[in-house]
Amino acid sequence: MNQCQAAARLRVALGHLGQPSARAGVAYPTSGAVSPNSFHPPQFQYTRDNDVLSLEQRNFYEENGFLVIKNLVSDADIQRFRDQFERICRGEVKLEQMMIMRDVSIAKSEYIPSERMISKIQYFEDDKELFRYCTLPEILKYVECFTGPNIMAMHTMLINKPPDSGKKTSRHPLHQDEHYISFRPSNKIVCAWTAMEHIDRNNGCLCVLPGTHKGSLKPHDYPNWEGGVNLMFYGIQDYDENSPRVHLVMEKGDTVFFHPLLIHGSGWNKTQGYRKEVSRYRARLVKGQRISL
Ligand SMILES: CCCCCCCCCC(=O)SCCNC(=O)CCNC(=O)[C@H](O)C(C)(C)COP(=O)(O)OP(=O)(O)OC[C@H]1O[C@@H](n2cnc3c(N)ncnc32)[C@H](O)[C@@H]1OP(=O)(O)O
Ligand SMILES: Nc1ncnc2c1ncn2[C@@H]1O[C@H](COP(=O)(O)OP(=O)(O)OP(=O)(O)O)[C@@H](O)[C@H]1O
Ligand SMILES: O=C(O)CCC(=O)C(=O)O
Ligand SMILES: [Fe+2]
Ligand SMILES: [Mg+2]
Repeated sequence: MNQCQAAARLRVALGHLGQPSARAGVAYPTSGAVSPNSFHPPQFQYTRDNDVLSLEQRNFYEENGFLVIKNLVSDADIQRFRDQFERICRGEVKLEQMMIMRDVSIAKSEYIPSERMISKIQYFEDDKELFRYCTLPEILKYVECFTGPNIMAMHTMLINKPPDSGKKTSRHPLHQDEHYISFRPSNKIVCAWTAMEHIDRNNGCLCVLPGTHKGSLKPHDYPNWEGGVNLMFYGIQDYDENSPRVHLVMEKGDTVFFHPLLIHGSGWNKTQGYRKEVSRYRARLVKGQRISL
């Protein structure tokens, strides 16, 4: 697949859904006279009413735009995702729709099937083993807290962050996921991101700017990084170095749910290991696949 085809595929996959059809949040009063003094904004804008989240968790997401649930995905399931990833790396599994990405630092080197060559797999909806991630009841249970029922998976990916070559190209610039998608409404979309092993600042953990989900979509462009930037990895331009950042240290199976406007990225992998995470799971549809709860 050449670059243009890959880029076109990304656009098609992200662009085929319709425009907003539903409103998020708790309903405003719709009838009767409402005096300015009796009007209250909805208490919850970013989470739905059900009994899965505690009030504290709900308030945390409303305020910060992300929520970490510890130990959500079992070791056995993660082992299955890992085994399948390895089969894909060995070239034993090939799927038409799946897109494989290499880090820019090795993009021009000879292709030898191995985990060294694959930094990201996108669109694994046709892979039964990997797509199991999107159907795990424990994941769906939480996704529904943000999206409501009638859930659909979008833009699935498995990231295998490579050891950095020294040029810091393994960083993922700070961005908002909404830059990459054309469907809305924002408050009914969530990302689930599950650590497939211990992830901290050494191997390039997720870094978030809490509360930024309350802002709007910012202009994105390539960052001005000396060591190079991966194709199509855009970042926000007005990044304030002093804004408080939170580094999410996660154990295997821990899962973070975050809002598509939350500014986030990931640091460089200073270790020699390949840092793995499986993610994506948004409430929406990919190629007609609908997940029932
Ligand atoms: C509910 C849903 C919400 C969804 C939210 C989405 C959030 C998304 C968050 C993100 O992940 S942000 C990042 C999004 N961007 C991507 O995921 C990039 C995806 N990758 C690709 O599209 C392809 O891997 C890419 C176009 C970069 C290359 O694919 P190809 O199969 O064409 O690669 P190939 O090996 O044939 O190389 C073609 C050319 O590209 C170059 N290349 C390959 N990988 C590269 C790379 N990583 N960086 C720079 N150049 C690269 C390669 O050297 C070569 O250059 P030349 O034409 O000069 O020979
Ligand atoms: N100079 C920079 N400009 C813009 N974004 C940056 C810059 N440095 C890091 N980032 C981004 O900020 C986020 C957090 O980076 P973080 O500081 O954790 O890692 P790092 O700079 O890669 O490594 P280190 O732990 O050595 O600081 C990541 O998304 C990273 O891509
Ligand atoms: O894990 C990373 O490196 C960043 C992933 C990311 O930006 C995302 O999942 O939206
Ligand atoms: Fe992202
Ligand atoms: Mg830094």
